[in-house]
Amino acid sequence: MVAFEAVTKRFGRAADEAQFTALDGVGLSVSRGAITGIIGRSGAGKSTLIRLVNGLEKATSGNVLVDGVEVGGLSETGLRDLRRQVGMIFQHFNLLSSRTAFDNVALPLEIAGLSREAIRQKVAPLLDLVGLGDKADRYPAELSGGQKQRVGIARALATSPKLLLSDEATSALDPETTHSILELLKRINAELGLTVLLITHEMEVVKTIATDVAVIDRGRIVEAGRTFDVFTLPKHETTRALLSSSLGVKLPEWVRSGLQPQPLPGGRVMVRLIFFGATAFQPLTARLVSEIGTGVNIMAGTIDEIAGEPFGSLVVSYSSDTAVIQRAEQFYTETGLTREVLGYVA
Ligand SMILES: Nc1ncnc2c1ncn2[C@@H]1O[C@H](COP(=O)(O)OP(=O)(O)OP(=O)(O)O)[C@@H](O)[C@H]1O
Repeated sequence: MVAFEAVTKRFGRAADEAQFTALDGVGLSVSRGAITGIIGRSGAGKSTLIRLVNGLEKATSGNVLVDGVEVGGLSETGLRDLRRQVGMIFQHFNLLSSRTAFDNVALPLEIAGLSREAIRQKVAPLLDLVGLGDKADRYPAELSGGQKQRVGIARALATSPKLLLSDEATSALDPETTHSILELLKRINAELGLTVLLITHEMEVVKTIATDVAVIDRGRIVEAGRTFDVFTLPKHETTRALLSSSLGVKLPEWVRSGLQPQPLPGGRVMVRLIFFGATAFQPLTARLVSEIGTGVNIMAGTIDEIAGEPFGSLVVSYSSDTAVIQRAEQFYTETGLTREVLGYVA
């Protein structure tokens, strides 16, 4: 649906030494019908990336394709057509305060030249869809943050787009409202078959709704794939750092700071056990303890859900004695339990 091919974006004049590279050779493909999350820290290049999709920014080099059409090569008319097919929602909603909820949703249809009657027929069901059928005549100032975002979503859907871009759409909302907006986006994706591309700095958002994820760091995509795969076995340091606070696998600082890359004589190994699929429902921890003996310490743990799939993570430590490690490894092989050695401690 959307493809980024070796996309680089620099700000500033080419001759200028102070030119800044916001995106550096980005390659990424967004599948039709998926909810894809792009996550990264502040300044990583997320907004720039998403703004290239509807032509608000132009790539310095490389191609951005929407449904096979190169956005950078579009004329003004072409861009106007594209923006009808690509809806967008924003962190601060961007509603017109002088217009009611109804008239905000109607705006893109007025611009497209629809009759008042055609607009009414389109807007009323959209307000129902987002749960605001009874708030049509309210002004933004009379609506809560969550309700304003619902108006924003209805407005983005007014032109029946095939792609919805979400720019930190829940970042200004409390956790409960965030959850209800994410549920709404999930429903729209399922019922309307709309492809969703969202950018966020919140792992929780990606974890809740994104089927696919790309992690961006200093203008580069450092990791991408199915959310479940990337989050259960993150490969890149940035992904791990972003995940550590979200998935409850953050090690206490006194443990983390003492971790060594090699075993220490008479010391212990620190291992993260990952439970998913068949292993999520088996009493494997008890079996591990009986395999290795009572010297197993539980350091941190969580049971969670990623993109609708159960996922558990347990950080344990036990003796780094060769015989003990061999017994543990054999146990992991037999049970199919995924484990990751975090390091060694004294
Ligand atoms: N018009 C511009 N001119 C110069 N530099 C820019 C411009 N727009 C963005 N940048 C720079 O590009 C980098 C990426 O910005 P971008 O807004 O894409 O990041 P982001 O990941 O969305 O961050 P945030 O979450 O804080 O919005 C930043 O260092 C920013 O200062």
